[in-house]
Amino acid sequence: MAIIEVTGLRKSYGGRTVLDGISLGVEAGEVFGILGPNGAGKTTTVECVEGLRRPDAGTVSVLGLDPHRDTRAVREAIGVQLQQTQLPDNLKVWEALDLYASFYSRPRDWRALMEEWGLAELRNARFGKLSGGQKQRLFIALALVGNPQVAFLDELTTGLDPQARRSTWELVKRVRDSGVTTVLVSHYMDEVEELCDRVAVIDRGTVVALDTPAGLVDRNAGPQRMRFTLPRGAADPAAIVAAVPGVTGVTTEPGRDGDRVTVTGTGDFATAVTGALARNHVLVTDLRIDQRSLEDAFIALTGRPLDR
Ligand SMILES: Nc1ncnc2c1ncn2[C@@H]1O[C@H](COP(=O)(O)OP(=O)(O)OP(=O)(O)O)[C@@H](O)[C@H]1O
Repeated sequence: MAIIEVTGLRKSYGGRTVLDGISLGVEAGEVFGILGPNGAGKTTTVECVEGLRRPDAGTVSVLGLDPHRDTRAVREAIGVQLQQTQLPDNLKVWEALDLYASFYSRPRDWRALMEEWGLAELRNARFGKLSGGQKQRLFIALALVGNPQVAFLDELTTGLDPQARRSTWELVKRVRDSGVTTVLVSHYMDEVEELCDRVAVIDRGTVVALDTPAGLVDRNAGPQRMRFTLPRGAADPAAIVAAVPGVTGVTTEPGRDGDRVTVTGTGDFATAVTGALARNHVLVTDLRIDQRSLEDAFIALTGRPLDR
């Protein structure tokens, strides 16, 4: 069931188009990623869904509600991660939870939430004294304190060190496992690959692809490749390799230590090629399978790397 439906969202600022017809749907229970470079329109999209910005055109439905008409009901049903600057440094952890719980009509017991998210020993710590990872833990707890059906997490791990990023990923998995649908805005490929069930790739205000991370790689990152070297004097196995199901191309060119063979294909062709070579007693060296990544898919979709 789609929990969020966005159709033809448009938004301009001062004549500059920022959202150019965004459409996407988020299914109940999934972690839905919104991936794109800085300025692509990710936050604007999410804030239109949250009811914080009004689109110039298009429709948004959250649990069947219109975030602008049914503002109160939508606010009750969603949890939004705050940005760093939105909490005063001298606020204590328990005070923040107590305050945010008071915004909702059916909040969760924030004391239980504090235990659950490992914040109990920090209850009297002031926000400004928390580490980056602890702040993110508090932000996630605050996003959940209203007992939402959907949580929005925007650039959750930006600025965290690698270890804190990984611990934060575990927290996102816990949110998902608790049954809360999660919309995760990110410009990190590895994060999206690790956490998201499906991803909308946004570039210059449009959705250029929407798929599972594996599907994005499969359909956009170009053919899979395996390469190996034949010992000098060995017969060319091109005919054997070309007959393997899934193989789409075989090229052979001379290399320093013998002929270099490159095989392209789809699915599990590499295992089948290895098996066919072994059955035909063809010995090869230097066998490599090129891993295609979400980065390759992103470049193919947008014409440039994510960090440019
Ligand atoms: N209130 C505003 N007034 C004018 N321009 C805006 C406003 N809000 C956003 N923009 C512009 O719209 C574009 C998209 O911004 P948005 O924050 O949605 O991008 P983003 O993909 O979330 O990027 P980032 O990762 O940098 O947050 C940017 O060029 C931004 O400068």
